[in-house]
Amino acid sequence: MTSSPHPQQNLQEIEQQLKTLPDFRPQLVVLPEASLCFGAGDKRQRELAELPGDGPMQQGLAELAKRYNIWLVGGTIPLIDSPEDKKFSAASLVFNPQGACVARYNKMHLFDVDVADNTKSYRESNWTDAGDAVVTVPTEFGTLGLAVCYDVRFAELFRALRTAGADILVLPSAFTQVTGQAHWHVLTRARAIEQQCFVVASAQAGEHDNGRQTYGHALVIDGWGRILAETETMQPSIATALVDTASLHKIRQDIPVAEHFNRSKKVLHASTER
Ligand SMILES: O=C(O)CNC(=O)[C@H](CS)NC(=O)CCC(=O)C(=O)O
Repeated sequence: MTSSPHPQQNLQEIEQQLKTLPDFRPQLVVLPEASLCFGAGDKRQRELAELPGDGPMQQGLAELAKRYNIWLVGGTIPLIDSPEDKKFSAASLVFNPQGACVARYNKMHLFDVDVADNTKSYRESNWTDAGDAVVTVPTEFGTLGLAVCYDVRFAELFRALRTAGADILVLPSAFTQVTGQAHWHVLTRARAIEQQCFVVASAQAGEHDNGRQTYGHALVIDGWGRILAETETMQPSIATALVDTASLHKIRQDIPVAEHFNRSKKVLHASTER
Protein backbone atom coordinates (compact mmCIF):
# COMPACT_ATOMS: atom_id res chain seq x y z
CA MET A 1 0.00 0.00 0.00
CA THR A 2 0.86 3.65 -0.30
CA SER A 3 -1.24 4.55 2.72
CA SER A 4 -2.46 8.10 3.29
CA PRO A 5 -3.16 9.68 6.68
CA HIS A 6 -6.92 9.03 6.19
CA PRO A 7 -8.31 5.78 7.65
CA GLN A 8 -11.52 5.62 5.59
CA GLN A 9 -9.64 6.20 2.34
CA ASN A 10 -7.17 3.45 3.25
CA LEU A 11 -9.98 1.05 4.19
CA GLN A 12 -11.52 1.59 0.75
CA GLU A 13 -8.15 0.95 -0.89
CA ILE A 14 -7.77 -2.28 1.11
CA GLU A 15 -11.22 -3.45 0.04
CA GLN A 16 -10.35 -2.88 -3.64
CA GLN A 17 -7.39 -5.21 -3.16
CA LEU A 18 -9.36 -7.82 -1.20
CA LYS A 19 -11.77 -8.10 -4.16
CA THR A 20 -8.86 -9.50 -6.20
CA LEU A 21 -8.00 -12.31 -3.73
CA PRO A 22 -7.91 -15.88 -4.98
CA ASP A 23 -10.92 -17.99 -3.95
CA PHE A 24 -9.28 -20.57 -1.72
CA ARG A 25 -9.81 -20.49 2.05
CA PRO A 26 -8.52 -20.43 4.74
CA GLN A 27 -6.56 -17.37 3.80
CA LEU A 28 -4.32 -15.04 5.77
CA VAL A 29 -3.97 -11.42 4.66
CA VAL A 30 -1.26 -9.22 6.16
CA LEU A 31 -1.57 -5.46 5.75
CA PRO A 32 1.48 -3.16 6.03
CA GLU A 33 2.54 -1.17 9.07
CA ALA A 34 0.38 1.91 9.64
CA SER A 35 -2.00 0.61 6.95
CA LEU A 36 -4.87 2.87 8.05
CA CYS A 37 -3.01 6.07 8.91
CA PHE A 38 0.47 6.51 7.55
CA GLY A 39 2.57 9.60 8.01
CA ALA A 40 -0.22 11.34 9.85
CA GLY A 41 2.18 13.01 12.27
CA ASP A 42 2.37 12.15 15.92
CA LYS A 43 -0.38 14.53 17.08
CA ARG A 44 -2.90 13.36 14.48
CA GLN A 45 -2.10 9.69 15.12
CA ARG A 46 -2.68 10.23 18.84
CA GLU A 47 -6.05 11.87 18.01
CA LEU A 48 -7.02 8.90 15.85
CA ALA A 49 -5.80 6.33 18.42
CA GLU A 50 -8.52 3.98 19.61
CA LEU A 51 -9.24 2.10 22.82
CA PRO A 52 -9.14 -1.70 22.38
CA GLY A 53 -12.30 -3.01 20.74
CA ASP A 54 -13.74 0.42 20.10
CA GLY A 55 -13.54 2.71 17.09
CA PRO A 56 -13.87 3.01 13.31
CA MET A 57 -10.43 1.62 12.42
CA GLN A 58 -10.93 -1.60 14.39
CA GLN A 59 -14.53 -1.85 13.20
CA GLY A 60 -13.46 -1.38 9.59
CA LEU A 61 -10.86 -4.15 9.83
CA ALA A 62 -13.28 -6.51 11.63
CA GLU A 63 -15.90 -6.00 8.92
CA LEU A 64 -13.40 -6.71 6.14
CA ALA A 65 -12.19 -9.91 7.84
CA LYS A 66 -15.77 -11.13 8.09
CA ARG A 67 -16.95 -9.98 4.64
CA TYR A 68 -14.01 -11.64 2.87
CA ASN A 69 -13.86 -14.65 5.23
CA ILE A 70 -10.13 -14.14 5.92
CA TRP A 71 -7.69 -14.06 8.78
CA LEU A 72 -6.59 -10.42 8.72
CA VAL A 73 -3.52 -8.85 10.32
CA GLY A 74 -4.43 -5.17 10.32
CA GLY A 75 -0.91 -3.91 9.91
CA THR A 76 -0.49 -1.61 12.86
CA ILE A 77 -2.96 0.92 14.14
CA PRO A 78 -2.45 3.36 17.03
CA LEU A 79 -4.10 2.02 20.20
CA ILE A 80 -4.31 3.58 23.66
CA ASP A 81 -5.32 1.84 26.87
CA SER A 82 -6.75 4.89 28.58
CA PRO A 83 -7.98 8.27 27.25
CA GLU A 84 -5.27 9.94 29.38
CA ASP A 85 -2.39 8.14 27.65
CA LYS A 86 0.10 10.55 26.07
CA LYS A 87 1.58 7.93 23.75
CA PHE A 88 0.01 5.06 21.81
CA SER A 89 1.06 1.52 20.97
CA ALA A 90 1.80 0.57 17.37
CA ALA A 91 -0.54 -2.40 17.64
CA SER A 92 -0.69 -5.31 15.22
CA LEU A 93 -4.20 -6.77 15.56
CA VAL A 94 -5.28 -10.18 14.30
CA PHE A 95 -8.90 -10.70 13.23
CA ASN A 96 -10.36 -14.15 12.53
CA PRO A 97 -12.74 -14.84 9.62
CA GLN A 98 -15.69 -14.24 11.94
CA GLY A 99 -14.44 -10.69 12.46
CA ALA A 100 -13.32 -11.17 16.08
CA CYS A 101 -10.05 -9.57 17.21
CA VAL A 102 -8.13 -12.50 18.69
CA ALA A 103 -4.66 -11.02 19.34
CA ARG A 104 -2.75 -7.79 19.82
CA TYR A 105 1.01 -7.31 19.55
CA ASN A 106 2.58 -3.96 20.40
CA LYS A 107 5.71 -3.14 18.35
CA MET A 108 8.64 -3.83 20.63
CA HIS A 109 11.63 -2.14 18.97
CA LEU A 110 11.01 1.49 18.06
CA PHE A 111 12.64 3.19 15.07
CA ASP A 112 14.75 5.93 16.66
CA VAL A 113 17.17 6.04 13.76
CA ASP A 114 18.94 8.46 11.43
CA VAL A 115 18.58 7.65 7.74
CA ALA A 116 20.19 9.34 4.73
CA ASP A 117 16.82 10.16 3.12
CA ASN A 118 14.59 13.23 2.95
CA THR A 119 13.16 12.55 6.44
CA LYS A 120 16.65 12.11 7.97
CA SER A 121 15.64 11.62 11.58
CA TYR A 122 13.06 9.09 12.80
CA ARG A 123 12.14 9.17 16.50
CA GLU A 124 9.24 6.77 16.85
CA SER A 125 9.54 6.61 20.65
CA ASN A 126 8.56 10.29 20.90
CA TRP A 127 4.94 9.23 20.42
CA THR A 128 4.91 5.45 20.65
CA ASP A 129 5.16 3.20 23.73
CA ALA A 130 7.22 0.04 23.19
CA GLY A 131 5.55 -3.33 23.63
CA ASP A 132 6.83 -5.88 26.14
CA ALA A 133 5.13 -9.16 25.20
CA VAL A 134 5.85 -11.94 22.72
CA VAL A 135 2.61 -12.86 20.93
CA THR A 136 1.66 -15.99 18.99
CA VAL A 137 -1.73 -16.92 17.54
CA PRO A 138 -2.91 -20.46 16.76
CA THR A 139 -4.83 -20.85 13.48
CA GLU A 140 -6.05 -23.84 11.48
CA PHE A 141 -3.01 -23.51 9.16
CA GLY A 142 -0.26 -22.98 11.76
CA THR A 143 0.78 -20.69 14.58
CA LEU A 144 1.40 -17.04 13.74
CA GLY A 145 4.27 -15.16 15.39
CA LEU A 146 3.81 -11.41 15.44
CA ALA A 147 6.50 -8.78 14.82
CA VAL A 148 6.58 -5.37 13.12
CA CYS A 149 9.02 -3.72 10.70
CA TYR A 150 12.14 -2.57 12.61
CA ASP A 151 11.72 -5.64 14.89
CA VAL A 152 13.17 -7.66 11.98
CA ARG A 153 16.64 -6.43 12.96
CA PHE A 154 16.40 -8.13 16.38
CA ALA A 155 16.84 -11.86 15.87
CA GLU A 156 16.22 -12.58 19.57
CA LEU A 157 12.52 -11.71 19.25
CA PHE A 158 12.19 -14.19 16.40
CA ARG A 159 13.95 -16.90 18.43
CA ALA A 160 11.42 -16.24 21.20
CA LEU A 161 8.54 -16.49 18.70
CA ARG A 162 9.80 -19.83 17.37
CA THR A 163 10.29 -21.11 20.92
CA ALA A 164 6.67 -20.09 21.60
CA GLY A 165 5.58 -22.27 18.67
CA ALA A 166 5.47 -19.95 15.66
CA ASP A 167 5.29 -21.41 12.14
CA ILE A 168 4.45 -18.24 10.20
CA LEU A 169 6.22 -15.01 11.14
CA VAL A 170 4.02 -12.07 10.26
CA LEU A 171 5.79 -8.76 9.69
CA PRO A 172 3.75 -5.69 8.74
CA SER A 173 6.35 -3.15 7.61
CA ALA A 174 7.06 0.31 6.30
CA PHE A 175 10.78 0.12 5.57
CA THR A 176 12.42 3.26 4.28
CA GLN A 177 13.52 3.24 0.64
CA VAL A 178 17.17 3.66 1.67
CA THR A 179 17.42 0.96 4.35
CA GLY A 180 15.08 -1.32 2.46
CA GLN A 181 17.23 -1.36 -0.63
CA ALA A 182 20.24 -2.28 1.50
CA HIS A 183 18.74 -4.71 4.05
CA TRP A 184 15.12 -5.78 3.49
CA HIS A 185 15.51 -9.01 1.54
CA VAL A 186 18.52 -10.18 3.56
CA LEU A 187 16.89 -9.56 6.94
CA THR A 188 13.54 -11.14 6.11
CA ARG A 189 15.14 -14.20 4.50
CA ALA A 190 17.57 -14.54 7.42
CA ARG A 191 14.71 -14.63 9.95
CA ALA A 192 12.95 -17.32 7.84
CA ILE A 193 16.11 -19.44 7.58
CA GLU A 194 17.13 -19.04 11.23
CA GLN A 195 13.74 -19.89 12.66
CA GLN A 196 12.66 -22.30 9.90
CA CYS A 197 9.36 -20.47 9.58
CA PHE A 198 7.43 -18.87 6.77
CA VAL A 199 7.76 -15.09 6.78
CA VAL A 200 4.92 -12.93 5.48
CA ALA A 201 6.33 -9.43 5.27
CA SER A 202 3.98 -6.76 3.96
CA ALA A 203 5.18 -3.30 3.02
CA GLN A 204 4.36 0.31 2.43
CA ALA A 205 5.48 1.33 -1.06
CA GLY A 206 6.13 4.59 -2.84
CA GLU A 207 5.94 8.25 -1.94
CA HIS A 208 3.49 9.24 0.79
CA ASP A 209 1.65 12.53 1.44
CA ASN A 210 4.35 13.66 3.90
CA GLY A 211 7.13 13.03 1.37
CA ARG A 212 8.36 9.83 2.99
CA GLN A 213 9.57 7.16 0.61
CA THR A 214 9.00 3.53 1.47
CA TYR A 215 10.62 0.52 -0.15
CA GLY A 216 7.76 -1.84 -1.05
CA HIS A 217 8.68 -5.42 -2.05
CA ALA A 218 6.15 -7.24 0.12
CA LEU A 219 7.37 -10.82 0.46
CA VAL A 220 6.21 -14.32 1.27
CA ILE A 221 9.22 -16.49 2.16
CA ASP A 222 9.23 -20.20 3.01
CA GLY A 223 11.10 -21.99 5.82
CA TRP A 224 14.05 -22.68 3.52
CA GLY A 225 14.47 -18.97 2.77
CA ARG A 226 13.00 -19.10 -0.74
CA ILE A 227 10.97 -16.13 -1.90
CA LEU A 228 7.57 -17.51 -2.92
CA ALA A 229 5.94 -14.22 -3.86
CA GLU A 230 6.89 -10.57 -4.07
CA THR A 231 5.13 -7.37 -5.10
CA GLU A 232 7.10 -5.81 -7.95
CA THR A 233 5.29 -2.50 -8.28
CA MET A 234 4.95 0.67 -6.20
CA GLN A 235 1.17 0.54 -6.89
CA PRO A 236 -1.05 -1.15 -4.28
CA SER A 237 -0.98 -4.89 -4.97
CA ILE A 238 -0.95 -8.30 -3.31
CA ALA A 239 1.73 -10.98 -3.24
CA THR A 240 0.06 -14.36 -2.75
CA ALA A 241 1.53 -17.78 -2.02
CA LEU A 242 0.42 -21.16 -0.78
CA VAL A 243 1.76 -21.75 2.73
CA ASP A 244 1.93 -25.41 3.75
CA THR A 245 3.30 -25.55 7.28
CA ALA A 246 3.78 -29.35 6.93
CA SER A 247 6.82 -28.45 4.76
CA LEU A 248 8.51 -27.08 7.89
CA HIS A 249 8.73 -30.51 9.58
CA LYS A 250 11.42 -31.87 7.26
CA ILE A 251 13.48 -28.68 7.36
CA ARG A 252 13.36 -28.71 11.17
CA GLN A 253 14.15 -32.40 11.33
CA ASP A 254 17.10 -32.24 8.92
CA ILE A 255 18.66 -29.15 10.51
CA PRO A 256 17.51 -29.17 14.15
CA VAL A 257 18.54 -25.62 15.06
CA ALA A 258 15.98 -25.30 17.88
CA GLU A 259 17.48 -28.31 19.70
CA HIS A 260 21.02 -27.19 19.01
CA PHE A 261 20.20 -23.77 20.38
CA ASN A 262 19.03 -25.37 23.62
CA ARG A 263 22.37 -27.19 23.86
CA SER A 264 24.32 -23.95 23.39
CA LYS A 265 22.15 -21.90 25.75
CA LYS A 266 24.03 -22.87 28.93
CA VAL A 267 27.33 -21.83 27.40
CA LEU A 268 25.95 -18.54 26.09
CA HIS A 269 24.41 -17.65 29.47
CA ALA A 270 27.65 -18.42 31.27
CA SER A 271 29.66 -16.22 28.91
CA THR A 272 27.31 -13.21 29.12
CA GLU A 273 27.31 -13.36 32.95
CA ARG A 274 31.02 -12.84 33.13
O1 LIG B 1 5.44 6.44 10.95
C1 LIG B 1 4.46 5.83 10.51
O2 LIG B 1 3.43 6.39 10.09
C2 LIG B 1 4.51 4.31 10.48
N1 LIG B 1 5.65 3.72 11.07
C3 LIG B 1 6.83 3.53 10.43
O3 LIG B 1 6.97 3.88 9.28
C4 LIG B 1 7.96 2.86 11.20
C5 LIG B 1 8.41 3.75 12.33
S1 LIG B 1 8.96 5.34 11.80
N2 LIG B 1 9.04 2.54 10.29
C6 LIG B 1 10.03 1.67 10.57
O4 LIG B 1 10.06 1.01 11.62
C7 LIG B 1 11.10 1.50 9.47
C8 LIG B 1 12.17 0.49 9.78
C9 LIG B 1 13.26 0.54 8.76
O5 LIG B 1 13.13 1.14 7.72
C10 LIG B 1 14.53 -0.15 9.04
O6 LIG B 1 14.65 -0.92 10.01
O7 LIG B 1 15.47 0.07 8.25
